[in-house]
Amino acid sequence: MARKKIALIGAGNIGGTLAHLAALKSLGDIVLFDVVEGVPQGKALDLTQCAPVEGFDAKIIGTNDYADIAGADVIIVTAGVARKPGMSRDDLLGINLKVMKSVGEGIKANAPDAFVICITNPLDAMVWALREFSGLPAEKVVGMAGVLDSSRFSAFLAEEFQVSIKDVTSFVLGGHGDTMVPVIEYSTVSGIPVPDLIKMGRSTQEKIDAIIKRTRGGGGEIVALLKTGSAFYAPATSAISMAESYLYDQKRVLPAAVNLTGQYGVDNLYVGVPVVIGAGGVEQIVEIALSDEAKANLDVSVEAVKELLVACKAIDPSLN
Ligand SMILES: NC(=O)c1ccc[n+]([C@@H]2O[C@H](COP(=O)([O-])OP(=O)(O)OC[C@H]3O[C@@H](n4cnc5c(N)ncnc54)[C@H](O)[C@@H]3O)[C@@H](O)[C@H]2O)c1
Ligand SMILES: O=C(O)C[C@H](O)C(=O)O
Repeated sequence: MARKKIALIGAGNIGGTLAHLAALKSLGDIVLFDVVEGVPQGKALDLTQCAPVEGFDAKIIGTNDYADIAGADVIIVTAGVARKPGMSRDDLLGINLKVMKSVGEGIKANAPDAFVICITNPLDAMVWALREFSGLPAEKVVGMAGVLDSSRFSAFLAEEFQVSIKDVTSFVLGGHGDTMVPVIEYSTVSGIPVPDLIKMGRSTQEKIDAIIKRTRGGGGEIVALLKTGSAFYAPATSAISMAESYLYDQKRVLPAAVNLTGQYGVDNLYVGVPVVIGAGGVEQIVEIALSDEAKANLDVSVEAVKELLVACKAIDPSLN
């Protein structure tokens, strides 16, 4: 069987880490695309020289030509600009919207059958715009944020409860911004929901509230420390888990930004919710019952995403 083909649009911090992970996991041959000449080629050469040590057969090329992504099975998009301290993700909207236009057109012309995972920020608006510009079916275009936000939430919960990360599950829903919604009712240690753990005296509401706040600001915390860019290891790992679920038809239930068509009372908007990812792309959108508080928080998050789409349409009238 021929190897799968993974195209990475954007060969920066996340793009390079994605390529490394995809090679180590032998997901397929890898094409690193970037507009900057030399960078994708240099990273591809460096990664190729990992092969003798690691023993992977994947072919890795760097390119500035969209023709090289032809036939890609999975495309992961990180093209654009990352924020610096003092900026919000939304400050990136104008510049990254233009990038999504060129990326969407490149995908449409060269790899219209791919499963596309967008990472570029502000995530919910950029994945919506990418789908519009690419014209691909909505079930084949998803945004990565929920896996990362939930992973951060789980890591903080494992630390608080002093338990193995393997026994912690959590869900963060909504837009990938300060209004994201960590849902404690569906966050568990070995199946025991966090509210029950509080009742059992294993933590306090105040401590969990602080963890929720830290999760919401998780990206900003890293931006403030790095100073020159944003998180890239955990974002790359998160996107690779989504790619694997598609490539291996794992049908994992993962939080992802998908186009809602009435679910959660939301229509024609990309927002983070639990979905099943398998060989068909987004195969199911899972509607979980939410407490009144979580639903109200999700509504606030949805409104924030709607405002971003208004801004996108004002910048690029072709999106109306
Ligand atoms: N969704 C998430 O959870 C999440 C997490 C982390 C970062 N991000 C976002 O991902 C994006 C990438 O982050 P990064 O750390 O890799 O940034 P980076 O600056 O290291 O890499 C971005 C790359 O995109 C390239 N690029 C710019 N315009 C392009 C175009 N038109 N076509 C192709 N490539 C182009 C740049 O040359 C650069 O190499 C940022 O927008 C960041 O905010 C999102
Ligand atoms: O915070 C950022 O700007 C990058 C990303 O969205 C993150 O959450 O790490």
